[in-house]
This record gives sequence, structure tokens and C-alpha cells, in this order.
Amino acid sequence: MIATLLIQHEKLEQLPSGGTLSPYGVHQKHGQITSQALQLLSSQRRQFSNTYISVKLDETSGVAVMKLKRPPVNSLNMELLTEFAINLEKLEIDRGCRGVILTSAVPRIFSAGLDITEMCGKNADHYGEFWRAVQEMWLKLYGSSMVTIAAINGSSPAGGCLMALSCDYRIIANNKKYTIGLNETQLGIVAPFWFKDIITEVIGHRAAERSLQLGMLYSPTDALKIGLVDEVVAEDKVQSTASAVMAQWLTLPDHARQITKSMMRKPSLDRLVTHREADITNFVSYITRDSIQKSLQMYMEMLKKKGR
Ligand SMILES: CCC/C=C/C(=O)SCCNC(=O)CCNC(=O)[C@H](O)C(C)(C)COP(=O)([O-])OP(=O)([O-])OC[C@H]1O[C@@H](n2cnc3c(N)ncnc32)[C@H](O)[C@@H]1OP(=O)([O-])[O-]
Repeated sequence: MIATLLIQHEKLEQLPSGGTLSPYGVHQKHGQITSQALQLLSSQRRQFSNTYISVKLDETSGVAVMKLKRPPVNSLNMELLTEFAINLEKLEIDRGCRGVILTSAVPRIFSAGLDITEMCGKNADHYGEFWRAVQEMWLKLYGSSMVTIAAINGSSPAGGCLMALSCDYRIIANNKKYTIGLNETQLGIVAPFWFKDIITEVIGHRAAERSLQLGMLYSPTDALKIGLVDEVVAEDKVQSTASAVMAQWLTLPDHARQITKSMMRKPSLDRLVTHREADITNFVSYITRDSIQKSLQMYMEMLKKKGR
């Protein structure tokens, strides 16, 4: 799978001849094309789609829209997490991309968080590999130098909330049925230190402590009250608001904004990088406990019953 993604990546790079290979075909060298063709090229959108992620990069604005597309609930399995990290890296090194809007292609759901089946009934090696993929997703997203905006067009519990929290700005659709929060304790599990750090950074210590202990899920308006999201807008305005906010953020010079972002986020990123292996060992020893496996299995059964 990784090999396929890398090949798709290669297609978007400059060819040795000076032409560009895009999903629309190979274009001529710049020196040989007319200004009309150049204009057409510059307003082009580049698209790439993998199994669970689709990306559309508008080369004129430098903004990519990245959509999670793993129905029914965009749960984050190993493959999705890997695709996510590769696609984000691809945009990171693309000089034409300055901002990413993260959203969902699945109606009513942003992401149901980590795929619980990746944390149940498997062996220790699998859990270790899975947790590394979760860490990698977070390090790439939280550490991104691009402007990142979460356009939260559905429910966003646990790992879905973590993804949103890792962006620079959060806009959620005004629908009482949608909830967002780090609800891990409701599953009988504990959010790791870096989940705790990031929610604390966003909503402050007191609100984070209450929120994490109780595994609270908030309606959009309650999420706005505690600062978990930055804006609540009508359902059909989520994408346009995200684009408008993005345009505003992109008026700032990249280098000043990027250095400031890095200064704010580096301590948390460094903490995970330093303790990465210990965090994996800790996760594996925790998740393999019989009592934790039982809790997760019961939670999955509850979800399945509810769905029937
Ligand atoms: C230390 C570790 C830190 C952990 C972090 C985490 O993120 S832990 C994650 C914490 N996450 C949560 O606590 C969120 C749990 N999920 C929910 O609360 C709801 O699914 C919903 C509100 C997201 C959508 O409601 P809705 O009524 O639209 O949909 P529905 O409920 O009918 O589900 C449809 C199908 O999807 C299935 N499935 C769902 N989620 C997951 C999952 N995470 N994984 C796998 N599968 C999942 C569900 O079983 C059902 O399968 P079925 O029966 O068709 O085979």
C-alpha cells in the first residue's frame, strides 16, 4: 500500500524534462507553452485519492482540502492513519501548498476516533505498530508548518477530536446531534499524556481535567463555550467558512507564522518524540490487560446493538 502511494506521489513531481506529470497528463515544458495554457495550468486543481483519503489541491490559492472517506464512521485504522501521514507529508513538501482544510466525505461523521477493532483481540506486535501509526499521524498534523483548519462536519469523538484539536482552527456544524470531545474514560480507557497535553493547551487545565475525567462529549454550542472549537456555523457554511478563515490566515507571511507556530507547539512535540518508545511500550502493556480488552469488547458490542 505504501509503495502504491509513493508511486502516486512520484507522478506529481517535476519530471527530469521540466514537464509536470499530473492526473491530467504530462504537460509541456514551461518555455514551450502559451500564456493562455499557463493561466489554465495555474488555476488547475491537483487531485489524488487513496483508499481512505482524498486530496484536492487548488494551486491558485495554495489550499488543499483533505477528506477522510472511510464509511460508515471514518474510524482510524492503520491503513487510514498511514495514508493520512503520507498525504500530509506530500503536501508539506509541496511548495505550492500553504494550507490544509481537514474534513470528512462521510455524512454526519467527522471521525469516530481510533478503530477499536485495531485495539481488540490482536497481538502485542500489532498494538505496537498501530500505536506508532497513531503517534505518526499526530506528529505530522500537530507539527505541520502549513495552516491547518478542521472543518468538522459531523461527530468527532476521541481520536477524531484529537485530529481536530491538532489543527490551527476548528469550525463545527451547528447540529445538536453532533458531539465532540475526548471520551476515552467512557470506554474504560485512558487518553495518553499527549492527548491530555493538547486538550489542556486548547481549553485550559481546569476544563481539560473535568472533560477528561468524565470523558465528556460536547454539543457544538457547548464546545464553543469551553473553547474546544473556534466557531459554530450552519451546516452548509462549514466549508465556505473554512475557506474564508484560511484565506485570512494566509495573508500573513509564512515564515513569521510558521516560526510562531513551531515555538508554541515544539515543547509538546518534543515530549512525545523523546518518550515515543516508552509511550508505545506503555500503550501495549496497557491495552493487552484482560480488563481493558473486556471493556473494549463490551463497548464494541454496545455500539453494534445500538446500530441494529
Ligand atoms: C488509549 C487509546 C486512546 C483511544 C482513542 C480512541 O479514539 S478510542 C475510539 C473511541 N470512539 C468512540 O467512542 C466513538 C464510538 N462511536 C460512536 O459513538 C458512533 O459510532 C458515532 C457517534 C461516531 C456514529 O454513530 P452512528 O449511529 O452514525 O453509527 P453507529 O454507532 O451505528 O456505528 C456504525 C458502525 O461503525 C462501528 N463503529 C463506530 N465507531 C467505531 C470505532 N471507533 N471503531 C470501530 N468501529 C466503530 C459500529 O460498531 C457500527 O458497526 P456495525 O454495527 O455497522 O458493524
